[in-house]
Amino acid sequence: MAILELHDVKKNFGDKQVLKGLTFEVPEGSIFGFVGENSAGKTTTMKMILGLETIDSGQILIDGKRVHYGNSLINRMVGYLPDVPKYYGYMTPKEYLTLCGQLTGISKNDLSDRIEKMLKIVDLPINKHRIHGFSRGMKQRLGIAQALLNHPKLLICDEPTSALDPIGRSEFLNLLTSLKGETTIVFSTHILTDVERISDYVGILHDGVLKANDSLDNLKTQYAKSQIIFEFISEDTAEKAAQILGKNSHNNQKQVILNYTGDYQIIAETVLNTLLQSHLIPISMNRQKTNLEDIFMEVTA
Ligand SMILES: Nc1ncnc2c1ncn2[C@@H]1O[C@H](COP(=O)(O)OP(=O)(O)OP(=O)(O)O)[C@@H](O)[C@H]1O
Repeated sequence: MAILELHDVKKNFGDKQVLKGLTFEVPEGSIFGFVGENSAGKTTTMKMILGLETIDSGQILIDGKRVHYGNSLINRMVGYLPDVPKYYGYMTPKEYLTLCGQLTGISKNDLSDRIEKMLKIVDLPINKHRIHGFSRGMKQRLGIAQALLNHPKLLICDEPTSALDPIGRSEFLNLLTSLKGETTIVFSTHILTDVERISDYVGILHDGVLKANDSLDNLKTQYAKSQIIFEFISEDTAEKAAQILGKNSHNNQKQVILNYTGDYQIIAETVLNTLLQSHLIPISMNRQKTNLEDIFMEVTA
């Protein structure tokens, strides 16, 4: 079942049409990576999901309930982590989360247990250290604890790893992955390898619409490059193979790259038979892999 649905959502700022009819669904329990170039409209979309931005036309539903601008009832189902969360630095994490819990109406009895559980999940110690001494990674983890305090069905993270170094980023992505089962996650980013690493589904926003929206595996199959790379024992063998395969030149050194159209299985069998008949045995043969960056470039070209 979809926890989040957008139906033909449109948004203008003045004359500029930012979203031209955005439609997609996010299945419950999944991690959805939301990508698009600068100014594509990712933050605007997230703010509309959070009820912090008006929708010109179309509908957004969370758990089947329609989002309206400023509707705090729906907001309670959603946790939000901005790219650089702001804190009262003089507070300890426990004091800060207590304040957040009180503001959102969590009962005093439940709050203490919930805070301890959340700090454990995000791997922050319960001690007297104040937030102003925290690294960016620690602040981001505290942001997750805050966003999850109220048991949200949906967690929205806007470029959550952009300010983190590679180690902080890796730890943070592990944390997001570990939240599977706890909530559904929608996160935006420019770091496509992050999306590849943790997302179940990917949406690519371009020119005001979602140009691609599927599981990463399906996108890779759909946008797979039709290329096979053969490697031979010597340059000489590679040169001979290139000639037999009807290619005038081979790739530098010992590789031959074959572009093909049609079914991989049939092409691969034919080419291998041709090479075998000439006693040209490749030492490796690889179907060219497609990564999210290739897909992104093709979709947004
Ligand atoms: N309140 C606003 N008033 C006018 N224009 C706005 C407003 N908010 C956003 N925009 C414009 O809408 C477009 C989309 O902005 P948005 O911040 O949603 O993009 P984004 O995909 O999140 O970009 P980035 O990756 O750079 O953060 C941009 O051209 C931006 O200037």
